[in-house]
Amino acid sequence: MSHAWGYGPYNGPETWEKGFPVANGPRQSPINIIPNQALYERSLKPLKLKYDPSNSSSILNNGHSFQVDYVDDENTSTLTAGPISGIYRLKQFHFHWGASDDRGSEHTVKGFMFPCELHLVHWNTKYPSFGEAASQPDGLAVVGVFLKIGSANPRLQKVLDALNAIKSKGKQYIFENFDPKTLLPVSLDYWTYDGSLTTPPLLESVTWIVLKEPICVSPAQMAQFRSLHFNAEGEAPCCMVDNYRPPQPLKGRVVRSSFK
Ligand SMILES: NS(=O)(=O)c1c(F)c(F)c(S(=O)(=O)CCO)c(N[C@H](c2ccccc2)[C@@H](O)c2ccccc2)c1F
Ligand SMILES: [Zn+2]
Repeated sequence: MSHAWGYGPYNGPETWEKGFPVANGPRQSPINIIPNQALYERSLKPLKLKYDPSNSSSILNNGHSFQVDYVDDENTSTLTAGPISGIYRLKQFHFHWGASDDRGSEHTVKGFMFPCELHLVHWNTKYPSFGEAASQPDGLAVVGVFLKIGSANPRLQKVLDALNAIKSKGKQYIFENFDPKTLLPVSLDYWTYDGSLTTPPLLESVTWIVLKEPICVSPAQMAQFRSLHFNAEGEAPCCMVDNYRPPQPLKGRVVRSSFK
């Protein structure tokens, strides 16, 4: 069976279990975060994010989202401390968003859905490669940042201005000297839990680190996300929207918080 998974009525999240049985596994993502049920842990360290803008290489429409890829041959763009041990390297970041401002994020907070969510994907350098790490229970660490509707975000605009060049699936464009740190909120307070990729192959290899403080995005900027297409050039145009998986069962997992 071709793994042409997607977010439509015939290939969306409810169908993924056919090709990827782990979809019903014990540590699936995303989840609904209930702040007053999270366990504050004094031992959780502050996140240490050290990014080198010269590691950014390109921006790609992969038919599910768009991603900004980073050169990850050295420990120059890394995530350390926080809930993890060792050094994790930044591989790429991407977003999830809705067709309207009332939906789009993957994680929810007390059932509230944000219009967009940023994911920065890092892999554990104790493994020889990203691909190897992706299949290990402690292989990946993804930092999630919520976007809420507000004033236009000038730091986000540099990413959005590149979208005109990658409208269709498979289109890629040079995207250099971008510092993802500029997309982070002031506070790095976070919730953390053991989860999975939120797209096939849904591997249960992700330590999720979801920041409490959202960043801003304007309605006009949200429209720029929605100008992308799921389809390749020449195919019937299909706006890239609602590319999010809904929250999955907690199955006994505990969400910990780095803040009171
Ligand atoms: N929300 S999430 O963080 O789980 C997630 C996504 F939701 C997501 F849409 C992507 S994606 O690459 O944009 C399209 C699907 O591959 C990736 N991309 C993965 C990837 C990350 C880095 C480098 C290549 C690919 C994902 O495609 C992946 C991870 C591990 C093994 C195979 C594929 C991803 F990790
Ligand atoms: Zn994601």
